[in-house]
Amino acid sequence: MLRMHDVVAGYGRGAVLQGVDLQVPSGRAVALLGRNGVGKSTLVSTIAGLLRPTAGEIRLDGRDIAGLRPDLIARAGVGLVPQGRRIWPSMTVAEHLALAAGRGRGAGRAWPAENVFELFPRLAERRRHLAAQLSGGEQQMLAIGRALATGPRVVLMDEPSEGLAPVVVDEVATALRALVAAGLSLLLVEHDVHLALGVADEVAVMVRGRIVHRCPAAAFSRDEGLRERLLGVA
Ligand SMILES: Nc1ncnc2c1ncn2[C@@H]1O[C@H](COP(=O)(O)OP(=O)(O)OP(=O)(O)O)[C@@H](O)[C@H]1O
Repeated sequence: MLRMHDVVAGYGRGAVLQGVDLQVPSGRAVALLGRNGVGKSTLVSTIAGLLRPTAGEIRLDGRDIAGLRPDLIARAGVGLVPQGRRIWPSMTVAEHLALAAGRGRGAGRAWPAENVFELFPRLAERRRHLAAQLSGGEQQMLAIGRALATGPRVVLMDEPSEGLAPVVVDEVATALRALVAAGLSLLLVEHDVHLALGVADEVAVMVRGRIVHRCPAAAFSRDEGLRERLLGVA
């Protein structure tokens, strides 16, 4: 279980996260939704250790990870699929996975390259290709595979559908559902509400740096008025 309590964080003056309470139960997927600029990516960066919280607690299975170095947070079992993928263009697919695995295993299940290739057969065909030669969808699959290779218990994904064709979004969604079914926990930041609701068990909605609403994904799917009020999309 990933549990945040009263977390405050930001950039220099002025906090973006204004006291965030959020839980991602083990083996569940939580979609973090909200309009542009409310602080979703800031929250992901704070959990992953790229930003230091100025107050509050972040615990993974009871262990306080708030403010640790990013590599130690990864080793504690937090995988990150960052916004924009951040893959390394001049490294091959296989090299990405080997490097991530070699950085020290996280506390979760191991994901050898062969398992990543089972999840994403298109990556298997391209294992010797440079990342720069991959399509956007393949790069996203690689970013997910790289996070898995670190052996996470929980994976944070920031906008995995960004810039992808609908058919590729469906492929990614299928893979994410398989990961959750295999016991992984997922925090999914996503503008594509259809994708988010198709993957997540629960929804958390952020408004101006706070979680203002939590509910089962199915309830959020049914409630058009709520989606319109909180996200501006029906
Ligand atoms: N590196 C940064 N330095 C200073 N301010 C930042 C930085 N990154 C984000 N911000 C500000 O923090 C606030 C929250 O941004 P954040 O990217 O977390 O929102 P978001 O909900 O992820 O938005 P989006 O959905 O557009 O990605 C915004 O006002 C943004 O301008």
